[in-house]
Amino acid sequence: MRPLRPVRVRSLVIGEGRPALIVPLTGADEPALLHEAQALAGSAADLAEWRVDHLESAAAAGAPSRDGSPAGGRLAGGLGAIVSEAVRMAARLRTALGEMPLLITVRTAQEGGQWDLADPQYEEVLGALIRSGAADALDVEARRDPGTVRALIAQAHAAGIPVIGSAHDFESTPPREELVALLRRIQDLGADIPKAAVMPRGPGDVLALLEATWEMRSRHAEGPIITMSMGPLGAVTRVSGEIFGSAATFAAQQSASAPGQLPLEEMPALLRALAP
Ligand SMILES: O=C1C[C@@](O)(C(=O)O)C[C@@H](O)[C@@H]1O
Repeated sequence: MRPLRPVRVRSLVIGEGRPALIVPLTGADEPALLHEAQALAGSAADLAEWRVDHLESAAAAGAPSRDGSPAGGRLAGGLGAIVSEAVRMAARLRTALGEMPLLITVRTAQEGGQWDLADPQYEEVLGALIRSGAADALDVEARRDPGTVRALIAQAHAAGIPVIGSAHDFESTPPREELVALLRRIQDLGADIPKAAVMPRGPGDVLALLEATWEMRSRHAEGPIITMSMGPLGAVTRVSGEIFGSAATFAAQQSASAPGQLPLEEMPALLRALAP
């Protein structure tokens, strides 16, 4: 296989050997999040992903929800409170996780998450999280305005934080060539790890995702990539990364953050059994 430039996240190296096991933390408040973080100690997880948009204390402070008012509508005076709540919680999690690396993700409604943030608000929240020093890696939604995406990647890199550039389609799976073009575009924007999560409508869509993954991995990728086909039909793509070229996989500990994630405790045996 073509050698790629691996990505180091704290002491974890992504892009070599077994796909990294990423576990989302989706607690709605501090006790729930700290409980989830503590449960990761001694588990098979390699990386914790904090889904900031599940934080209800920040939502109560004014983050517009996906079924609430449009971005900006209820934010007057609220964004500062969201930011300080998110930064405070990030520091608590960083400490609770010990040596386990922390990926920070603010997933917005356009990409299947809980908050509805326009580009300037998104940039402000992520900028504060970068400056907090708590993130070992950062997720940036790659389909936002390219200026916003590039600015956030530059800020993260200046702080020594690698970026996962992500794109989601919860309705369907684009054709193989579109998926490859999407992953290449995310790479060209400067993300260290391009990521695509798409929904299959049949087995052919799962094959399209796997073919796109292998084409990207074998012909275009400069570093690791992450792909998955969601839902029960796509679960096979969450355990076959070492064969087709996806360098990490998301697994559920207490609750799944996307359809089709398999239980964390089953993943090591599955990955071992399928290792080429
Ligand atoms: O982008 C992703 C991938 C994901 O959507 C999945 O399908 O496993 C889960 C999310 O938590 C994460 O941010």
